[in-house]
Amino acid sequence: MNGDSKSTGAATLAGGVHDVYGEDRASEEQIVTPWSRTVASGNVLLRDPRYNKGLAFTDDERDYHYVRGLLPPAHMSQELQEKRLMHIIRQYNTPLQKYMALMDLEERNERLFYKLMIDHVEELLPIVYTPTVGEACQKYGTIFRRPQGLYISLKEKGKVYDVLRNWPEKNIKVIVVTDGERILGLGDLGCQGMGIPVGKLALYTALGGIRPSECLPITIDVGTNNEKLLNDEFYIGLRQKRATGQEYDDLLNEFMYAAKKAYGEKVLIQFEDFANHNAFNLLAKYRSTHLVFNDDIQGTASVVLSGLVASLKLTGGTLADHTFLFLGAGEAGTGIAELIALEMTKQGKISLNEARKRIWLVDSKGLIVKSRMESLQHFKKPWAHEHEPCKGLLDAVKSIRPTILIGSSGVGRTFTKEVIETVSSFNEKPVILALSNPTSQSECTAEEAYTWSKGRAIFASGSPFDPVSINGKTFIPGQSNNAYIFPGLGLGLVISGTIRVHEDMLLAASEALAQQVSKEHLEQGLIYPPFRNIRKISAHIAAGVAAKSYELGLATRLPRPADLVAFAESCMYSPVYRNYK
Ligand SMILES: O=C([O-])CC(=O)C(=O)O
Ligand SMILES: [Mg+2]
Repeated sequence: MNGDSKSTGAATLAGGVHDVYGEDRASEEQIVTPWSRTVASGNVLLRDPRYNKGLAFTDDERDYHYVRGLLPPAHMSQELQEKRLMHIIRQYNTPLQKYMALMDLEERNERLFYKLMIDHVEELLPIVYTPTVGEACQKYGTIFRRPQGLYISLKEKGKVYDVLRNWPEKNIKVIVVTDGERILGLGDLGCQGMGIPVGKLALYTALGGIRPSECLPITIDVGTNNEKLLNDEFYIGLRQKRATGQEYDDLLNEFMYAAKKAYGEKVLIQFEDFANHNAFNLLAKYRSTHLVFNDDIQGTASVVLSGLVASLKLTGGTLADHTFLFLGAGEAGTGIAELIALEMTKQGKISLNEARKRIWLVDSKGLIVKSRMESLQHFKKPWAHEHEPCKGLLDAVKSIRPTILIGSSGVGRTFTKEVIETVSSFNEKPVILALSNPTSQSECTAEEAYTWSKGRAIFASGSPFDPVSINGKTFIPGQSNNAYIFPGLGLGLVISGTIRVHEDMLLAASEALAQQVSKEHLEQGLIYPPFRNIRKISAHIAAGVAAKSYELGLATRLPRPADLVAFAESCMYSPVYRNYK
C-alpha cells in the first residue's frame, strides 16, 4: 500500500516509511483502524504484563517466542528479580514514590508484582493499601500514568453494557466498585477514588488468591462536590456536581444489571467507599437480586467482631457482659453494632432488642437517644435508647461508662487524652479501637492509646501503627481492617458458587479469623493474627464462609468438597512464573 499524498492532502506528514497500515502517516483528520496481533510473541509478549517475565525468559523461550535480542543476554531468576525490586523500592524516600513504583511493576510484570506482595505483605500493605493509597487517590490526577480499571460515567448512560464489554477480560469473578464519594476518611475524591478498587482487588489476589484476570475495578463517575478537584486542571473525572436522585439511581441500576448480563449471576460485586445514604440504600436494594456486600458496613463489622471476640479472652466475660460506645454512626459504626448484637443473640438467650441496648453510638450531634428519634436517619434509629442527651464524646463516656470504645467517625484525633484517661479509669483493660483511615484520620495513635491508658489498653487501629515502647515494654498494635476479611470472604463465595451473601456468612468469616489468634498472640496483647500468615488465614475464612453457604443451601458448586480448607488453598492463584512453549 503506497500513500497517495495527493488524495490525502497530507504532504507535510512525518514518518511513514513502510507504514503499511497508515498509523503514522495519517493526518489528524483521517481515520485509521486500530489493530494488534493476537498471539503474544516478540515485543508484544515483553509488553504484556500477564506474560512478561523479563530476564527470566530461558534461552529456549527467547528463541521460540522471538524475543532473542530484545533482552540483554543475562538470565535472572524470579527470586533474584524480587530481591532487586525490593532493593529499588526500599530506596525511595516517600511512600507515594514506592506506590508508583509498585503500580508500574504491576503494569509491567504482574506475577513479579504479586510475588513481592505475597512475600512482603507486611511491608507493602501500607503502600498499596491504607494509608498510602489515600494519598495516591488525592493526587491521582497528577500521578496518573496508564489507566487502571474501568470508568463508567454519566456519559455512558445507556451504554454501560458496551463499556463492560470493552474490558479485555471476559471471565470476571469479583468487581469492586466505588462512586468516590467517601474515600476512606478523606471525603469526596470523585473519579480519583479509582485507587481504592484497584488497591482492594490487588489484595483480593495477593491475600485471597483470586486470579488477577478475574478481578475488575470500577469507578462510577457521577461528578464530584469537591470544589478543589473541580478547579484542578489535572482532575481526571467529570467536571460537574454530583448527580443525585433518579439520575444516580438509574445509572447504578443500569450498571448492576449490565454486570450480571456480562458476567453472570454469580459475579461478586463489592460496594466500597460510597457515602452513607447510598451505601445503605444500594445494599438494601440489591442484596436479594445480586451477589453483593458492602465492605465498609459488613466487612468492617466482621473484622471488628472477630477482634472483640478474641479480646474477651483478655478482658473476660461474654459480649453481652460488655458495654459498647461508638464515636461515629455511619456505615462502619452501625454495621459493627448490628453484627455484635446479632452475635449476642446467637450466643445467649437475649433478644435483638436487649442486645442492642448494650450498644451506644455518638454522632456529630452527641449521644443517640430516644428524644432525637424524629430527626434520625433510618440506620441510626435502632440505636436510640432511653437516656439524657449527652453533647460530646467525653460526656457520653462519663455517663455510659463503656468497657469497649470504638472510633468509626472518619475524623482524626477525637480520642483525646481526657477521653482515654476516663475510659481507663473504670476499666482494668479498656478495649480501644481507632478504626478510621488513613492514619491522619485515626481517632488516636497507638502511642497515645498506650501512654494515656498507662499501658493497659487493648488497642487496634484501621491503619497500621508501628510497635510502641514505653518504659522498656513493647506494645504491638493490631490492625483492625477489613483487609483481613474481604479477600477470604470473596474466595469462599467464589469457590462455592454462592449466589447470595447472608449475614451468617459474615459471622462465619469473623469466627474463622478469631480462631487464627493463638495464645501467644493474646499474650502479646494481639487480637488479630499477623498479616504475614494472611493466605492461610484467608483459606480458613473462605472455608468457613463456604461451609455456611452449603449449610444454607446458597452454594451451587456441587458436590461439596469434603475438605474445604484444602479446596480453598488449591484454588488460590500462585504468582510463580510459568514455562512457555
Ligand atoms: O480501605 C481501608 O483501609 C478500610 C476501609 O474500607 C475504609 O476505611 O473505607
Ligand atoms: Mg472502604
